[in-house]
Amino acid sequence: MAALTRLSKPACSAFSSINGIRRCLASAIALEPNGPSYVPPFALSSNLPRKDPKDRNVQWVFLGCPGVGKGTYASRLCNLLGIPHIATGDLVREELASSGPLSQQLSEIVNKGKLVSDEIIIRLLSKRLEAGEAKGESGFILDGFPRTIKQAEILEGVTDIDLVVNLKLREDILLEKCLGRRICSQCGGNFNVASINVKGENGKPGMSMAPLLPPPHCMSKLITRSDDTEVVVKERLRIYNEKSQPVEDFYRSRGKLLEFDLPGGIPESWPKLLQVLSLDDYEEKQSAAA
Ligand SMILES: Nc1ncnc2c1ncn2[C@@H]1O[C@H](COP(=O)(O)OP(=O)(O)O)[C@@H](O)[C@H]1O
Repeated sequence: MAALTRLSKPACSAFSSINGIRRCLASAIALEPNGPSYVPPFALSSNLPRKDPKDRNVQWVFLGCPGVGKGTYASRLCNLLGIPHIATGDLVREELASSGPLSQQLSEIVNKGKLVSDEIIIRLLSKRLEAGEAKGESGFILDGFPRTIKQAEILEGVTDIDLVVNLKLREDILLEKCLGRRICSQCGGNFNVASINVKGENGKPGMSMAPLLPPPHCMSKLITRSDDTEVVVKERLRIYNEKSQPVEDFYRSRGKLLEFDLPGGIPESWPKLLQVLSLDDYEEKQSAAA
């Protein structure tokens, strides 16, 4: 078994660039001799300076339970800020669809609602960062990573994450939202057919969310993710509470966590999120410049 090694920050003081992060992530994995060829061996002695956050694009993380809308809000923010949205769930699904060597192993894990090993997920992320670097990408929002304390420690060792946004919703709504998720098999668009209408309870307010319906030409091409069944979603929620909730505490104790209780669907939540991120002005300026 490949073992993960903890990187020390001074050893990786190079991590202002995507390339630096990618190389250090790669080197965080002690590879077996026959490990995947795309993870290069890397000398940790690189000495590029760490960039001040104001001189580079943002490096943010989105946390939250399955179904909370991490992908939706992270991808909207990435469009607004002109940075890549890197979702490890998408990387896993791409690998699954590729019928490559990992595909069978991944499908068994994902379809049971379990987490892929830290080694595999870091290899996939490292490969994605390498491809982004070749295209000149800088900054990112990571969605679905880190999901374990080990992943968080490795990421913290190789780069400065500026902000971690923790999206929150009631668990009964999360289940409904996951079961309502649909993807257009042709254009890849994400939709949701669930119409949420829950009453307030125990002092918590009720909540309504309109479905996010596809345009008519996507309607007949909708598919459901194989891991969005009730049994698997419940297992994913259980695993989130066990393995990923400690990641919230990890960032909370470092003063990086921004808690965001979604007040409703996209029309209510998006403006509020921009406001708490002090980006409401930014969106107006962007639209005016367009
Ligand atoms: N950081 C990660 N660590 C381990 N497994 C991951 C990670 N990111 C994604 N996965 C795997 O991919 C699946 C789908 O991820 P994602 O699309 O983020 O789902 P979710 O809707 O549960 O947030 C997860 O259930 C898990 O098996």
